[in-house]
Amino acid sequence: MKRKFSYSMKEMNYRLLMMGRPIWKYIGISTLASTLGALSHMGLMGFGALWLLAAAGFCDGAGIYAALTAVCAILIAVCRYLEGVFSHLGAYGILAKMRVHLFDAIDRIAPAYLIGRETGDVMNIAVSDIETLEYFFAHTIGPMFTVILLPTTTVVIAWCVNPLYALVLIPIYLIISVVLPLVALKAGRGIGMRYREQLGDLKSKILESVYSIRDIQIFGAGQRRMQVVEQANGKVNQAALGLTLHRQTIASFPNFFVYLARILILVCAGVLAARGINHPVGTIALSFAATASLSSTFSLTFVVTSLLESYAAAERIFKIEDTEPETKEPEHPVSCGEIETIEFQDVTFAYPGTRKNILEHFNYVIKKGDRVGIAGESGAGKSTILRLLLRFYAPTEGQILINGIPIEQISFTELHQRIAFLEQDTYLFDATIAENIGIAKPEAGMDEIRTAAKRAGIAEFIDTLPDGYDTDMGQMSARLSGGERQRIGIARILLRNPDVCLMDEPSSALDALHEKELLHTLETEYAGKTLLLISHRTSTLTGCERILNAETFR
Ligand SMILES: Nc1ncnc2c1ncn2[C@@H]1O[C@H](COP(=O)(O)OP(=O)(O)OP(=O)(O)O)[C@@H](O)[C@H]1O
Repeated sequence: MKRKFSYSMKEMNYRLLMMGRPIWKYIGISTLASTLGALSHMGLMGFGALWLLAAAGFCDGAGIYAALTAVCAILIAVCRYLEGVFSHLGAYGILAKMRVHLFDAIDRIAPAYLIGRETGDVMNIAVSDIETLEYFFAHTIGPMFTVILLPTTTVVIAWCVNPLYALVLIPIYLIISVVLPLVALKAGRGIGMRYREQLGDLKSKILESVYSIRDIQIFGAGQRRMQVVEQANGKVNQAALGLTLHRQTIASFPNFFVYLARILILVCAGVLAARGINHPVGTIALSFAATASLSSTFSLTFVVTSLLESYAAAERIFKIEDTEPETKEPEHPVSCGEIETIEFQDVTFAYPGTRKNILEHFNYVIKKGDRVGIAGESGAGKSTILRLLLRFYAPTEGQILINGIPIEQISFTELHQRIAFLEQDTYLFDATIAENIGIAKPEAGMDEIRTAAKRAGIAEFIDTLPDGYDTDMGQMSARLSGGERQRIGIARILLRNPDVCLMDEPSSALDALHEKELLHTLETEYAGKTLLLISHRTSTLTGCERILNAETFR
């Protein structure tokens, strides 16, 4: 089946080059060094041959040719060094920018984009695919120029020796430097893409296995998991084999033409000699120079195979960057002020790409201070209500009003300032406990953080740790109980002090005692505030004066 690509090669080249604008000067210097280095390589071979011929008495100027050969040798070393330094300086600089750019893009389209996607694959795009682009910026542009300059120079020299040589070399250069690379790129794009995709899949399977190692061990699923990883591994190997076969095929063709060129030069020399036209010196020098230029041009095939992976990586990155967010920041945001009312007005909603309505003409009003428990069967749409309120998605029909203002007119910043969200499990960053709580309010001082921790009932636990609030969560995170993590989440909310708090199964990881403590904290520390709480447990919903049953969603 013919593979469809989202971007043409022209579009990708243009876009990558435009992205590389800040490093054009580095690319320029490295390209200059690369071209000069390749020319010097040609010069070394050509002048070297002339030096030998002069030393053997076939021509004059042995001293000059020796000096030129030495200059070329020095230039090769200097140019290679400069090319390597500047191309990598530029490439690593632009990769760093691209990482930030991609994170911005993910931030813009998340969380809707991330719901239902394999985190491992997104991580792989953000880390590994971006690294693959290093090849495009560091090793592509220089060889492209070499491919234009070297054949032109060789053809000019050949023409000066005798036009017949030039006429023989031109088609060979066209085949090696234009036709073969283009055919190889076109034929290999699918192979490169398949390899990147399979590699991404394998990496995310490995990552997933590491994350879920506890469940794998508990359920004795190690063997099955190994099979899944092995299967993914097999697919990567198959894709890699395709890439290798493609690389070897396109590497052998130019080889053939390089030898053909050398033979044709000898044939031309023979034909010319038969007609009494002899250029022994020119012919030998040309033969050496042409071999050098052809081998530089020949390296283009390796550039092409590596480019296949770069294009595949770029396509995966561009797709993320070009994904339209489900909801957008309003152009002219309206401030809603403290949240007094939330109103679902005739709301109908189906997830993008699906036909099942999760909500159908749903009407509901929540007032300041209401404590609403959301109950109902699994999959009925309880979490969906919260996602709509957080504007992860927009209603398909109808609208959600906050203080009478359509929710899409309120900026994300204000919305997230006024509505907080606590999920089943609280994610802890690789930072200190203080920083983990302080994420809710970056300007908060230590006193505020301590107070929030105290109100959330986690202060005593923190005080038992040798490093207290400076304890690094990177090492500690897994050792914290579900209840302790949840309390850090609550401390974040209390620190932020939002008007409305949304909680999705906050007690699912807690035992009866800790659930009671959580409810007590909410009652005393979050009194008078609006609360929407999803739970399957009736005990968790006891403090809610209103119960919204998911059966009423449709
Ligand atoms: N991103 C999505 N794309 C498509 N369908 C989705 C998406 N997220 C959820 N769904 C589907 O929407 C329905 C409602 O999901 P939701 O998570 O709101 O249910 P829930 O009542 O909170 O379930 P639970 O109690 O099990 O958490 C389910 O059938 C679910 O499979």
